[in-house]
Amino acid sequence: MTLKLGIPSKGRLMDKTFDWFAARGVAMKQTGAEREYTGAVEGIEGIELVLLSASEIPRELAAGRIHLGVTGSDLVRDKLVGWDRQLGEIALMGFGHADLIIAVPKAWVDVDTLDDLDAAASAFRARHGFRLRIATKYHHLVHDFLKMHGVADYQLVDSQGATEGTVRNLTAEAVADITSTGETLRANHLKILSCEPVHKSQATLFKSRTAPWLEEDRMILSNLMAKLDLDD
Ligand SMILES: Nc1ncnc2c1ncn2[C@@H]1O[C@H](COP(=O)(O)OP(=O)(O)OP(=O)(O)O)[C@@H](O)[C@H]1O
Ligand SMILES: O=P(O)(O)OC[C@H]1O[C@H](OP(=O)(O)OP(=O)(O)O)[C@H](O)[C@@H]1O
Repeated sequence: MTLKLGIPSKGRLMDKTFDWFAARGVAMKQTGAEREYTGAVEGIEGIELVLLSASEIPRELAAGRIHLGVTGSDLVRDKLVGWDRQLGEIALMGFGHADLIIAVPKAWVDVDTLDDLDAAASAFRARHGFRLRIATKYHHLVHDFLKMHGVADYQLVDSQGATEGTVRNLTAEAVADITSTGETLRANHLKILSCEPVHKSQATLFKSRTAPWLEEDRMILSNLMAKLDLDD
């Protein structure tokens, strides 16, 4: 077994990844107990399944420790600066859709656009003596997006979960987070700024450009691509 394929070990992307491959004639199964992170691929020779956290797959691909990997396009773009030099996109998989957005309290009736946010941020700093706080785990994507749109007087504060709660808990004034149904934002009295999303994410099959692609690995990849009806 030589070609290593990293797939999410749990969470919302795992089952749909198994279904996506199965629908294309590549059956994957978790071997061992439910919490044992081992897996096998049937229907094609030479592939080793590596079950990993979705958020660690970008790093493993960039380090060349896995040849292929499935994860959210948001995680790759945020965790790898210059991601497309290190990874190639093989297929958008059509699930795991979510938008990375910026949201502010619904009660901020004068703040609807990025320009409004910029004005509110300057006013906030003048009034409070510190910069308006935006809670997020997507530091690179949000920083680049706000820079591109000329929003300056803010600071990012790290939130690795329950991000929408930071406003109520008074540890941030705004949030930048992933949303799909919008329920969590509504429940926390937040509204999305009316601008394009920072990123529209979906589960994606990536290829590492840095992994050791031996002749044998390339053969296995071509067999897999033929089976999946994809180009590499
Ligand atoms: N509410 C949502 N609806 C759809 N997709 C989402 C939602 N929240 C996050 N995602 C997507 O799911 C992916 C992350 O999956 P998940 O939340 O299962 O992993 P994780 O939190 O990184 O897992 P782990 O705890 O193993 O690191 C991201 O690409 C993200 O865009
Ligand atoms: O638009 P919605 O359908 O309401 O989904 C959005 C929520 O889903 C994700 O959180 P997750 O469930 O991964 O939990 P977390 O807060 O621990 O990250 C995301 O961070 C939002 O909080």
